[in-house]
Amino acid sequence: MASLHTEPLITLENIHLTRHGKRLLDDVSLLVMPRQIVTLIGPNGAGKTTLVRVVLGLLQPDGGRVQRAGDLRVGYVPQRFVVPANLPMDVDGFLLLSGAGDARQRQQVLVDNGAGDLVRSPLRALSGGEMQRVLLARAMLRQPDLLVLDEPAQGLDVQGQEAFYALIARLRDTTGCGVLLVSHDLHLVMAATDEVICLERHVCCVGRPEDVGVHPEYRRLFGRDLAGLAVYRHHHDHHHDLHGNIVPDKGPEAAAGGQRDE
Ligand SMILES: Nc1ncnc2c1ncn2[C@@H]1O[C@H](COP(=O)(O)OP(=O)(O)OP(=O)(O)O)[C@@H](O)[C@H]1O
Repeated sequence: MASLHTEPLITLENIHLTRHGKRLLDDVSLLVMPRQIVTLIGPNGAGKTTLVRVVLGLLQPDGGRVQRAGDLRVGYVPQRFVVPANLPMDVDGFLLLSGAGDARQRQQVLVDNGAGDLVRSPLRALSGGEMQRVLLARAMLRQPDLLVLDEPAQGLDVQGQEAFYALIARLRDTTGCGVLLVSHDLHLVMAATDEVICLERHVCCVGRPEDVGVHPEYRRLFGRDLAGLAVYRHHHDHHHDLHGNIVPDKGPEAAAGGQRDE
């Protein structure tokens, strides 16, 4: 069933989060609309999973505002799912555990996710790529308005990752859900992504993938750039020194607390 929402599915404004004296999120804002694919990208320890946990309502921020659309249904695909060694369960039993859908719906959602032939496969026997499709099917069984995926294609080979991201885009097209995706690799998600947010505890840059891919902050964090246009949006009141430290800008816009486009 297609999502009926037209308003933002989730809005995060100026989120601050500190744990054990460590600032994990610093003034982070994001918004996901229906049918929009937003990709969070950033180096290890940048706070991507922390932000996802705020989106899922598992972590309460210390400051800022979280607003969810009414009756928002969220589907979640984790980085990976470790199957207990002696779990005598097939894929259909695993989907049954999620508590949604009858047998016909469970079969259909597997077909929709390119895993139609796995319904009777033992969970233990699945390859990494098959397991991720089953996890995606489990999330889609909830008919989510918002699909949240935390590095869902980690461990897949390049072709497997491309196919997986294409599948996510197809699910977005057919169901109208919004998607929040965590990824390490902008190259692979590029074709499927509407907006990229580059995170390093704070938002370093935000925009379309071809713009973020040539942004100096992206290149600093990832050491490379994407071929494409050199037009980017950079909502910053600071820059980073050669060691990556944050240095406040001293221009009139920064002094006035404004944002600037570079
Ligand atoms: N409860 C906590 N208390 C203190 N530090 C924490 C806590 N939870 C996470 N961290 C730290 O916050 C930082 C961000 O972690 P997070 O898992 O959000 O990063 P990430 O961007 O998802 O990284 P990765 O790409 O490696 O998965 C890490 O340095 C982590 O050790």
